[in-house]
Amino acid sequence: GDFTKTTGWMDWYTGPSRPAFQLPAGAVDAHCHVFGPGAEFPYAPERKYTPCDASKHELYALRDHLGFARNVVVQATCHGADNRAMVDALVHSGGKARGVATVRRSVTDDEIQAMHDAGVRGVRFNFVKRLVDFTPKDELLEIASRIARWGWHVVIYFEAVDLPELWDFFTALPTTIVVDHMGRPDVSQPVDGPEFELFLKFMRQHPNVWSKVSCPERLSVTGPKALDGERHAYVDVIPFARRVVEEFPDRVLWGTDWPHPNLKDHMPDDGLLVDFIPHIATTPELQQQLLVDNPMRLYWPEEQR
Ligand SMILES: O=C(O)/C=C(\C=C(/O)C(=O)O)C(=O)O
Repeated sequence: GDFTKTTGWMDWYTGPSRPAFQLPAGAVDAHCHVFGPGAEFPYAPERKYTPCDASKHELYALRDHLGFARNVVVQATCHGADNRAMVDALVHSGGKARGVATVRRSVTDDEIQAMHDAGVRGVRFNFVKRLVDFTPKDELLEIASRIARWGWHVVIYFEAVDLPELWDFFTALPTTIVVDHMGRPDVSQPVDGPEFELFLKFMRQHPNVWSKVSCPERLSVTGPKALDGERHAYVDVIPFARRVVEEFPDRVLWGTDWPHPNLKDHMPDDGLLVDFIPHIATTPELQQQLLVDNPMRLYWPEEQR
């Protein structure tokens, strides 16, 4: 719409296709966002981008259209530490959504408890410089120690080049850690090259570290290249995501990342993103772990069979 003219970002894809891949029963979209609506939930003054509105109603309609049963709604930087839009989405999900919040050291125990009661189960620490300003590590460690009392985990979003300098901080975190989008590897490098080897070492040496194998559209250099005639195959991302799924099958999650903020050159069809899953989780057992067992164990442990 005319929105893209104002900020240069693209609106999310209207009219996504229905996936050819049949999601397993109870599948969880473990990384998605709600944005505003800005009139009801204003965007944070300190934000580094202004997204188009993307409501809980549209998120849950997409969930049903794609065949997911549940969502994990992740606080995005455009809302800063104002978690109201995300919490509103949880309380209107009928128990089918959990959340990950952004908090500052000033957050009170009552505020954490209220978010827990709404379905929040983690906090997010963002280190991507184009998205956030620097937060002192002592503040983040203090937050991580506090939220551990509620059994929450820490979601981290960083770029692969920054992993060496963040290594000591990450390995000191006292909680389960979930890495967004495999730590954004440079997929033009060899999958067995030093950069990705460091990320795999991070997961190998620290069994509390999980990873989302999502966002091929953000990582791909080749773009949505056709693979056997399929669009959105992002062939250069497949070796990286497969490696993580096959080496750590019980510590991986997947998400659409709808509504896909900050994409400039193409907007993925969410139905085709779902069809990418069998390329990275190549057996029904791996798909069950990635899409159902792992997210249920982390976000709905009380419902574990
Ligand atoms: O949605 C994502 O996970 C990726 C991005 C944005 C955010 O996570 C955010 O603003 O919180 C990005 O790479 O721009």
